[in-house]
Amino acid sequence: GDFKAEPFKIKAVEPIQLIPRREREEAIQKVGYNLFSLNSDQVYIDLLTDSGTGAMSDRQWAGLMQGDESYAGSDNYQKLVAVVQELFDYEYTIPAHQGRGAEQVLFPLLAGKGQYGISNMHFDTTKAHVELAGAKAVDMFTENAVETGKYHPFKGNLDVEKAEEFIQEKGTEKIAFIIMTITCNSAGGQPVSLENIKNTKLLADRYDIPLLLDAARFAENAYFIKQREEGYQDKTIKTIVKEMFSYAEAFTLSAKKDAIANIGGLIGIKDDEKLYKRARSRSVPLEGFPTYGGLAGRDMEAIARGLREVIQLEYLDYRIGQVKYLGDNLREAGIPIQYPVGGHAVFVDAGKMAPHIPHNQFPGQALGVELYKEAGVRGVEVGTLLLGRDPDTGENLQAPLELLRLAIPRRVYTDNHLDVVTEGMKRVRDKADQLSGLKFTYEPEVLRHFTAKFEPV
Ligand SMILES: Cc1ncc(COP(=O)(O)O)c(/C=N/[C@@H](Cc2ccccc2)C(=O)O)c1O
Repeated sequence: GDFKAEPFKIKAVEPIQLIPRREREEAIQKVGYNLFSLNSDQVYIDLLTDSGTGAMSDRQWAGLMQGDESYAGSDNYQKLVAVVQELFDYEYTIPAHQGRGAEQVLFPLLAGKGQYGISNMHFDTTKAHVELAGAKAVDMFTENAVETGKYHPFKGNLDVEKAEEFIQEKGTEKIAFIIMTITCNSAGGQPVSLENIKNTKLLADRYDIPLLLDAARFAENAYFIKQREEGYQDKTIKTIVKEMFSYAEAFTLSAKKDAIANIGGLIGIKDDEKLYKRARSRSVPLEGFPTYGGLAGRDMEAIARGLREVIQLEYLDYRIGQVKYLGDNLREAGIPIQYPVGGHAVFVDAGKMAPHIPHNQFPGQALGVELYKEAGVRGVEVGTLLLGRDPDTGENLQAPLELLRLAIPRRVYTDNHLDVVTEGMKRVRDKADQLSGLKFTYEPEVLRHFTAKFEPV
């Protein structure tokens, strides 16, 4: 339409507050400079994650009252199966408690010791589950992903040539699967084009390798295809989504993102009944039972309804328009970001903003701590800290980009809140060259960024 206002009006609100600067400085120091360790009431504007933090609609809330808590065969489960069939044209659905729940059930059925998982970019928890299955996660992003200041419509693409060389080098029996992360979180929530998905499918078929989707932000990916890919401008989001999923044979999906639910995950299997039965039986010890997957019936209802809401064009126009609003304002202020912005967050190029901080002193984390001190805004590092260590050598892996992610929860904040973020980032920029890096005082063994402790270098 010709107006830009939110496609909703607000019915319930939750008070937020900005605690005094002194208290913010004490709080972050007390928790060892790990933003995850702050209490929510110490945070003014929380951009830690878009995962599970969205606002549900009144229809989703109404659905909670129709939770069928039958242990087996819940009506909400049937609704979930029906939505997956309708939107993705996948026969089988197994719910899980969240994305990681889906990964822990599916991946060990496809990947094993000494094998490789290939992806455009595995996000942290997906990489962890490929490794827990005994395999090695290998990222095959394109050069466009690392040139943050340079425009490219599909920075999330997989480098098909690079992947083919790798497959030939290792031999196809060593490749467990190719998993396409849509959108590509670690590259900056960047989309993958349908052409790239098709070419990846051709590669997978040539070597008889399963192609999976990590579909956490599938609707945002579809939106960018509609906006930017030749021949898709006049297609509906629903049509684009169906085509995207048609090239894969299974997906894992965190419902905490593009199902706009507070918890939940899904395994979708297109038509491989044998794989479905194996995953279904594995879900019993790991996720409880195949018709509830670690969730209450009411949660499955919220997910079923959210999946329908997220593909509405008015919603996506607003949602991605808001991310672009923040990105444009930061760029105008001369703050380097991954450009163009992704679908769920603005990723500040911390490596560019604080070039004096080496990658292993975590510039993204240093900027994130400063932004919290300046404005009570909580972001998250997506760089060397998040990437972790090489499972074989134990060496710190250097990330291709050192980013500070400012993730925008769905339907939660207004542009006024984002203006505070821009102002806070300007103050951080003005003192960026005085910032020091951080070093561990405590480093956990796996997914270290969630619970690590630091001190300034
Ligand atoms: C592409 C993709 N695939 C799978 C999952 C796992 O899904 P789940 O197990 O979390 O449901 C995720 C989770 N992404 C969260 C994780 C996170 C990171 C930092 C702070 C808080 C949370 C995020 O990006 O924010 C994902 O992005």
